[in-house]
Formats: sequence, structure tokens, C-alpha cells
Amino acid sequence: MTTATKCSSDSVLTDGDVRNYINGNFVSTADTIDDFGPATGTVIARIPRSQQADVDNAVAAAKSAYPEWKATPVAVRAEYLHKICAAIQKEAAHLAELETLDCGKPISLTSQVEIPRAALNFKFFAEFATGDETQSHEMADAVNITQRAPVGVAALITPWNLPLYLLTWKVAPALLCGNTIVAKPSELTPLTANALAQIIHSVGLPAGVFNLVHGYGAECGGPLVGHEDVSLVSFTGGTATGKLVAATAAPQFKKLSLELGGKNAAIIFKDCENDDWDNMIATTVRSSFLNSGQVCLCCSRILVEESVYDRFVTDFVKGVEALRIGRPLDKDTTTGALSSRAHVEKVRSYIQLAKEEGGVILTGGVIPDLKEEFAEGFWLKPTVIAGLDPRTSRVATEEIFGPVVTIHTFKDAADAVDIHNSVKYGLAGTLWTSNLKQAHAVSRQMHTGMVWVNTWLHRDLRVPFGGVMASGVGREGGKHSLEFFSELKNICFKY
Ligand SMILES: NC(=O)C1=CN([C@@H]2O[C@H](COP(=O)(O)OP(=O)(O)OC[C@H]3O[C@@H](n4cnc5c(N)ncnc54)[C@H](O)[C@@H]3O)[C@@H](O)[C@H]2O)C=CC1
Ligand SMILES: O=C(O)/C=C/C=C(\O)C(=O)O
Repeated sequence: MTTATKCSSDSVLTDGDVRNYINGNFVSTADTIDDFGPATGTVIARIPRSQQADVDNAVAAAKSAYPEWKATPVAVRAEYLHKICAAIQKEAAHLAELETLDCGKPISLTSQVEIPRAALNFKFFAEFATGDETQSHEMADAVNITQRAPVGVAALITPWNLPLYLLTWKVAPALLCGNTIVAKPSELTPLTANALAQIIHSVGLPAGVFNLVHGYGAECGGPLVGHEDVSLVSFTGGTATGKLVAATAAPQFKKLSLELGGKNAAIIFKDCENDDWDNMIATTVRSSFLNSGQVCLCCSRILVEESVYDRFVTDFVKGVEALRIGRPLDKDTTTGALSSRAHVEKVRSYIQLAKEEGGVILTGGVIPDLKEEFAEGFWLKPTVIAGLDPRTSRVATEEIFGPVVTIHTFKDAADAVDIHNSVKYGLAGTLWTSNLKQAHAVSRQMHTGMVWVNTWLHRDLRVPFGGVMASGVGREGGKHSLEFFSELKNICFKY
């Protein structure tokens, strides 16, 4: 089956053909899974439905390639990362179209943010590899050399919301540190992972170093996590799945990183009314509805100081209603479709629940009226809900992971912190204030892995990325990724 996008004549991509990539070969499976384009709701590709035997083959290939890759100097590994980065950049326009087709998200997002970041993930880690991590500790009669050694075969399991962005965020440091890989992308968005395998093949990475298996979570992801020859699992996805992954991996003592969901809040103090109001409104619209709210960092709760609540609601709803929902390939579209029909139904069930909980829909809450072409697609309007109890409402405290935000008031900083910390998640929070002391005090009390002050999703790839409580375990990013994808090893030399 051929997808609707076109590659240039010298492209290494053949996107009509989605296969597993095992030991340097592209292989099919007997059974397949339909891959739907969310904008139209039609089948755009058929992908492998891998089972235990396919996972076994991929892990065996990764295990067999490991000794040689482990012994490959880090500078040579970094050179491969540079080549993969260059190939992604060369194919960027096509990759952006593929991602848009597979996810239903706007081309502005894939072409300006996601695909450039996928390339940057490789460049960043290639340049991060200095070898400076080696330390020595001298004794009177010996010297200790502490080095970083790779961990082994890494299972990398990624979700559907930022497919290539999040896959490359794991692949680049895992390769750099000398691990071999079996990757399992989401069955909902397999196309750019398939393209990445074709790119990796084209740059001549040794066979077996990178392997890719497509399939359902239970049939393919589960056997991969549980495989006895897998030493490390890096998972990004929902909290419920993260629990299953942890329950399998922990008793086998695998290294484990879990980047899970969130119920992030944006806290808006009245003092940002003075100088930063318009920027705050525009950024809060973005932090609520970027990728239709399907980013783990999106702020799905907005807490507003009482005295500026009315002004906030008026300006925020105006900003939300100005979003352009429609054809994802149009350059000025800001808001596309959701990932799947099941996800639309999940999000709609929360909107219904909000009504039952006494909430008021300020805007959205319905399927948009789009052209005939999109009648069967997976669409929902950006939705703003007020009037819910921020501590007890299910809609205001459970992860929805879609285009729905709830707005609440708070009295003072202590009240804001109390509401903020009343959910079981703790990924990333945002606060808006011109009072430096307040920013300092509140950010320290917010129980999250990350806080942004007067900004949002302002990324520096060196900083630790990850959450607390139900938002996950472990940190990735910069040296934290290198620490996760390697083990410290001490060698003591007696004089
Ligand atoms: N980045 C994030 O924070 C994400 C959060 N979510 C949240 O999770 C909810 C459910 O979404 P799903 O599509 O079910 O995501 P999921 O968490 O089940 O899927 C993520 C990845 O895990 C794999 N997987 C599923 N079951 C597995 C298992 N037993 N063992 C190993 N791998 C497994 C999937 O195939 C996919 O590759 C969403 O509605 C959203 O609330 C979903 C995706 C991303
Ligand atoms: O690294 C980033 O900039 C963003 C990461 C986003 C996720 O991990 C997510 O949405 O799951």
C-alpha cells in the first residue's frame, strides 16, 4: 500500500512499504495491522503485526551485534549519529509530510518543530560525546579508573504523540553509549519510525545495531520488555502502560526509565497583568492546545488568581477561538485531528463527564464542521471548561491528553500551590508572575520534575527531563541520558 506522500528521486525512503528492520534486513510478518490517517479516518498503510518470534529475532540480532558495537570508539559512533542527522535533514520535508499524514497534526508543527528536533537529537548527542566522563582516583599503591560502559540490548518503546521526535530522543544517546537497540514505535503512528530504519540502513550502521519491530503493545511491546536478553527499557507513554512495563522489568533488574503522563498546571498571578499579559495569553493557548493537547508537557489545568479571572477567561477564549482547525497539510492550520477514533471517544467521554460534574463549556466540546474529505476523521474542537472543583473533579484531576483544559481560580500563592499539588501527577508546571520572590518560592513548592517561569516548553537538551509520582521514574536529557544509557565501571590498577 502506498501512502499519499511523494519522495524525491534520490530519496532513500520508500514509505509505501512498512516492514520490520532486523539484522540489517527489512522483513514482513504474515499478519498486518491497518494504520489509519487521523484526518480522513482512512487506511494509509499496513504494518507488521509482530509476535514473540519476531521480537526474539530482533533481540538475537541486537545481542549478536553488541560486542563489536560496544568496542567501536565513541568518536566513530558519533560519526554515525552525524550521518543520520544529515540524512534526516535531507529528507526533512518528506518526513514532515509523513508525520502529518500519520498523526493528523499540522504541517507547521512537523516541519518547523518535530522533524528539526529529530535531526537535532542526533547532532546534540554526537557533539555531547566528549569521553570526559572517565575519572581517576589515586591511592598510595593503586589508581582507580572509572569509566562508562554500555548496558547491552536496549528496548525503546515510544508513543503516538511525537513519534520521530521521541524515538530519536532515545535512539541517539543509546547508540552513542554503545548499546544495541530494538525499538517498538506505536502501532498508531509507525511511518516515520519505518523511515528512520531506512535512513539508518542508508548510512551503513552495522547490521543488528539498530532493529525495529512494529506491532501491538501486548503482542510485541510486552515480549520485548520481558525478554531476558534485554538489559534496559526506556518507555514513553501512558501511566497505566508504564505500570505494566515496570511490573515486568523490575523483577528482572533491568535499567528502567519511564516518561509518563501529566496533569500539568499553568499558574497565572495577577501581577503578570502589568507587562506580560499578551505573551502569557498566547503562550497559554499554545501550552493548552499544541498538538491538540497531546504532549505530555501541555498544561491541561489553568489556575488563575481571582482578581484577573474574568479578564483571563475573555482573552483566553478569544485566543482559543482564533485557532485554525482544518486540513493538516495547509501551512496556516494550527490545529489538526486527534490520534485515533478511540482517543476521540475517550476525550469526548471526559467532556460529557464535565457536564455531569457541573462544568460549563466555555468553547468547543463538539466535533468541528469540516469539509466532506474529513467527515470520517478523528476531530474535536479545542475545549475550555470552567466551574469544576480543581481538587475533586475527575475531569480536572485525571489525564485526558487531548484538546481539553479546565480553568480554576485561586486566592493566593499558598492556595495555588495546594491546588497544583493535589493531583497524582508531577511532570511540568508553568507559572506566570513578574514577582521574582514569588516565582522562586512557588516554583520550589510545585511538586514536579520541571517548572517553567514566564515561558513554556523552552527546551535546553542538556537539562534533566522527567517527572515525579505517576509521571514517571528517571531523567533523560544531556548527561542524564548518558548516565541512563551506560553503567559506571571502576577498574583498580595496583602499582
Ligand atoms: N507521552 C505521553 O505522556 C503519552 C501519554 N499517553 C496517555 O496514555 C493513554 C493511553 O494511550 P495509549 O495509546 O494506550 O498509549 P500507551 O502508553 O499504551 O502506548 C505507548 C507505547 O507503549 C506500547 N505498549 C502498549 N502496551 C504495552 C505493553 N503491555 N508492554 C510494552 N509496551 C506496550 C504501545 O504499543 C506504544 O508503543 C492516552 O490516552 C494518554 O492519556 C499516551 C501516549 C503518550
Ligand atoms: O523532550 C521534549 O521536548 C518533549 C518531550 C515530550 C514528551 O516526552 C511527551 O509528550 O511524551
